[in-house]
Amino acid sequence: MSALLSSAPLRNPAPVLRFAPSPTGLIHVGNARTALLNALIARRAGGTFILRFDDTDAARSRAEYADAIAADLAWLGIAPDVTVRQSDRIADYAAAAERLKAMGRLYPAYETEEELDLKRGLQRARGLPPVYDRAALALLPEDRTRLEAEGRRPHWRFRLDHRVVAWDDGVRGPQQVDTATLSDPVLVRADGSFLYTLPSVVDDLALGVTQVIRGEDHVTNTAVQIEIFEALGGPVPGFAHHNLLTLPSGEGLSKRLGHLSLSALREAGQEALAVAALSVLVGTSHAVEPVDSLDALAAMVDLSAISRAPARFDPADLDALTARTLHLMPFAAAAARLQAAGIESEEAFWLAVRANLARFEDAQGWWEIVATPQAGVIADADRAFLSEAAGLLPAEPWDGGTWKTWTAGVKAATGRSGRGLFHPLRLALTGRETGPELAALLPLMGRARAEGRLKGAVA
Ligand SMILES: Nc1ncnc2c1ncn2[C@@H]1O[C@H](COP(=O)(O)OP(=O)(O)OP(=O)(O)O)[C@@H](O)[C@H]1O
Repeated sequence: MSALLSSAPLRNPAPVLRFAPSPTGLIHVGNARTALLNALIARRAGGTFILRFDDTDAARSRAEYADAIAADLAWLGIAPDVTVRQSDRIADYAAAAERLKAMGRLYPAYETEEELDLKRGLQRARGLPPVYDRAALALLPEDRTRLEAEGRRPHWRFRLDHRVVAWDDGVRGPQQVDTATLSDPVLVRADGSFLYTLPSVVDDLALGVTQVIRGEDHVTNTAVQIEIFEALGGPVPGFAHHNLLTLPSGEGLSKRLGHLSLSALREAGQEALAVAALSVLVGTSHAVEPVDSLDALAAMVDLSAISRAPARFDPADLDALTARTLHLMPFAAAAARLQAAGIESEEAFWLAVRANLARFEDAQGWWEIVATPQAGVIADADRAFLSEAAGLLPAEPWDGGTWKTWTAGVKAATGRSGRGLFHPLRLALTGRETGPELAALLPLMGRARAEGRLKGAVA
C-alpha cells in the first residue's frame, strides 16, 4: 500500500462517546437515558464508550457515589471501555487555562457574589438582561494589584467571541446561540478549582470524543464550549441534546433528592432491560416495547425520533414492562441468575414458567413446586377422583405430550371434563389456582412427585 493511501483519513472513524455524571448522588432514570443513548450508539457502531466522572467539585463529589454509578451501569449491562476521573486530570486543565490566558481569552475578575448580585439586580430594574458587564476587562494592572492587596483573589472568566455559534444538533436540528447574550462564563473559581465547563472540553479533546449526547439542560453550555473547543484548536465534536425525563407529576428529577434512582428500581425487583427500554424509548415517537437484549434496544435508538418536550417517567408503567421483559427473556440471559438463586434448572423449566412471572424472584416459587416436596391442595369431594387419576399416570419417560395423553385417559375413565377435570388436578399438583401450562410442568415434576401429591402426600 502506498504511503499516501495508508495515511488517508478514515472516512468513517469509529465514534467515541461518553457519559459524564457528577458523582454527587445516585443516578436516576434521566441519567440512565443519557448513559444508554451514548453507550448503545457506541455499541452499535463498534465505537468506544467512556465513563467520565465529573468530580472536580470536591465538596459534593464522593467516591462511593462513583462506585454506585459504575455498579448501576453494570446492572443496566453497560461496561465502559474507558473510565476516567476528572480529579486525576487537574494538571491538564491548568495547562489549558494557561493557554487561554496567554491568548487573552481567560481574564481575572474580582467581584464578590454580593457585588455580582447587586449588578444583576440593577440590570433587571432597568429592564436589561442580567449579563456580566465585563467590568473586569477594563481593569488596569495597578487596579489588580490594589484589589489583590485588599486580599481579593480573582476568579477567571472566558472572554466569549460575541458571535452566533451554530451547530446541527442530532436531536434538535440546526441551532444558533448568540454568545453576546451570555455572561462570560467563570471557568476557574477564586480558590483555583475548575467549574465543569473547561475540564469537559479538555477531556473531550484528549479522549477524542466525536459525539456528545446529553440532556437539553446543556444547550447553552454547548455554545460556550464550542467557542472553547475552537480556542483550544478543536476539533469540535457533534452535539445532540435530548429531552429530560421528569417524575409523573412533571417535577424535574434530582440526584440529590434520590428521585427514581436505578438502585431503588433494582431493589424493587424491576428488570434492568425494562428500566433501560423505558428510559430510552419514553418521550420518543417509538412505542415503548420490551426487548430481549441491549443489542435489540440499540437497534431501536434513533436520535431524530426523540421529542422536544420533557417526558414523564411513570414507575407504574415499569411493572408491566418488567413482566413482559421476563416473558421474552431467553434462558441464556436467565441462567446465571437462576443459579445464583439456587435454582439448578434446565432450559425447560425457564421456558415453562417465564410467562407467569411478574418479577424474576417469582421463579423461586415455581422451582419449589417443581423440585421440592410440597403438599397439593385437595378438596374432600375430589379425593377419590384424584386417587383414580394417580393410578392412570403413565410410565416414564415423560415429555410435553404426557399431560394430554394422561388427562384424556382420566377423562375417559372418570367422565369428568373441563374445569371439573383440570382444576382439581392443577390444585393437587401445584397447590395453586393458576400457573404455567401443566403440560410443561408435569415432566419437570416427574412421576413419583405427581403421584404422591395426587394421593395427598407431601411429595
Ligand atoms: N432529568 C433528566 N433527564 C434526562 N437526562 C438528564 C436528566 N438530568 C440529568 N440528565 C443528564 O445526565 C447527564 C449527567 O448529568 P449530571 O451528573 O450533571 O446529572 P444531574 O442529574 O443533572 O446532576 P445534579 O442534580 O447533580 O446536577 C447529563 O448529560 C445530563 O444532561
